[in-house]
Amino acid sequence: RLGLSHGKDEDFGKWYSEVLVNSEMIGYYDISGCYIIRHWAVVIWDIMKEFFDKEIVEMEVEKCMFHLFVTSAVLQKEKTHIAGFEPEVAWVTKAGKSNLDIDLAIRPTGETVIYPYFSKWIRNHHDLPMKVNQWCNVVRWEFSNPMPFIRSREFYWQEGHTAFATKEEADAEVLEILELYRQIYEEFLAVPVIKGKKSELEKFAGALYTCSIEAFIPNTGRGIQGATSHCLGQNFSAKEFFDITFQNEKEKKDSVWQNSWAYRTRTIGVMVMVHGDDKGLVLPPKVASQQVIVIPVPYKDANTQEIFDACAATVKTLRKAGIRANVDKRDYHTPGWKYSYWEMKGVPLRIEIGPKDLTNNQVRAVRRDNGAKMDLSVVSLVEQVKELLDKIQESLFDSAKHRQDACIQIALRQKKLILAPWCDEEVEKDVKERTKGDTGAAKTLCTPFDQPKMHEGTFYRSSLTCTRTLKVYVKSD
Ligand SMILES: O=C1CCCN[C@@H]1CCCn1cnc2cc(F)c(Cl)cc2c1=O
Ligand SMILES: [Mg+2]
Repeated sequence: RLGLSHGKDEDFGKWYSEVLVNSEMIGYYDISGCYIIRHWAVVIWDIMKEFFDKEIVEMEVEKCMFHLFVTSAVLQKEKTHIAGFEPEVAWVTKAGKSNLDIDLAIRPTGETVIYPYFSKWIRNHHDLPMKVNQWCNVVRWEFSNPMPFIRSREFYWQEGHTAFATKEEADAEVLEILELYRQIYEEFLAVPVIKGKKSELEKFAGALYTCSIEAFIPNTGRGIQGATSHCLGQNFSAKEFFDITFQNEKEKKDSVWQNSWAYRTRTIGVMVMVHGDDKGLVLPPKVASQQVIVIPVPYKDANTQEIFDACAATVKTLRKAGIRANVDKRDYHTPGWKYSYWEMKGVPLRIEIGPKDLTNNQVRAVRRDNGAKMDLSVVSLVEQVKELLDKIQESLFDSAKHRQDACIQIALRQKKLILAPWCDEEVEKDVKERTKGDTGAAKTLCTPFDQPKMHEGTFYRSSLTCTRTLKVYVKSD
């Protein structure tokens, strides 16, 4: 049976997992938090990887494949930075029936695996900058509720680790990589993102500062971290940590300045959540494994062979022009069934060819994003299809941007009375501090006696716990 049993706005969680299964992107496994990533999603990952890998190769980032395991001793080396992460570390303690003489952690991230070698390989400034990247899987045994792509116990990512002689070089690279992440989201996945710098509390503890791109999921009204680019400063290269030093030009010994940056398969989940609808997946053409699906629509026995030939010729022409096209000639499904099937798979453009189309030397095109139908002349088919695919890519981004902007409340200086969850004095002071100035500061007035019901699942995405009371802020101009 095709079709979803949950609407996107009716039960988002169930809708999401059903779309992933019905569009054949994910297979469920019998280990909680572990998923099978299937062809339809791997192709998306590969298209993004091809772009990103080419860009970092041009930045002279070298490739590497470090080992999966790390000893407890080495893991403990950065115990200050990984404080709080211990519960997530998965361990190998046995091989066959016998215990290992030392337990081995499965890498949750690459720092402790890679940096001992940075320390060995970097001797003087000729060895700098040293930049490596690996495409790999990592394991973090998270306990919060797992969700395919968004939060899984094993995930795939790229992790870049770089070392420079100066802070300036590191600072520059942090932003260069952040721009690539923006392109991944906005130009490939058609998902708008906000670039920014994390607060001291939200950043990675081991970083000097963390920059990130944040996406927005309209259905949950929550932000989600899309990718991170950290400047580690000299936190990891310091003597008491990994002791990564180099002899600079003045023969003085100095610690290197490091960055680390990553994006992961979570990107795919964000794209599904933002663009999907009640018919299933909606793929942005740039990352669609199939951009066009051609469906033969024979009518009774009217020139069926001619129709199949026309479909084959259409696919050939489109492929020759670099468009990823296919024909669904399965004779054990009706055209109507095929329409729903490929809509569920999220193919951006469907082309139908029936007897009438043959006579008029045209094809019927249907857009997946808005359902618009139009007849395209066979003569200039490639140009029209290319134009349509670009228009679909653009309108997916625009509609997501519009939804996101509509949810951003610039709450201050709008002569507004703001009812916000209460954090604590520190935040209260901070808000007052940051909004003081000519057009008046926002200050808390009171905790209203009649408390509005905090709707289910609302919680403050802040690092500070919030009490239930609300304070009313007022604009004072
Ligand atoms: O985000 C990135 C970019 C790519 C390389 N890594 C950094 C920081 C990763 C933070 N982080 C994140 N999660 C972790 C989980 C763990 F179990 C342990 Cl031991 C450590 C960490 C941890 O350091
Ligand atoms: Mg985590």
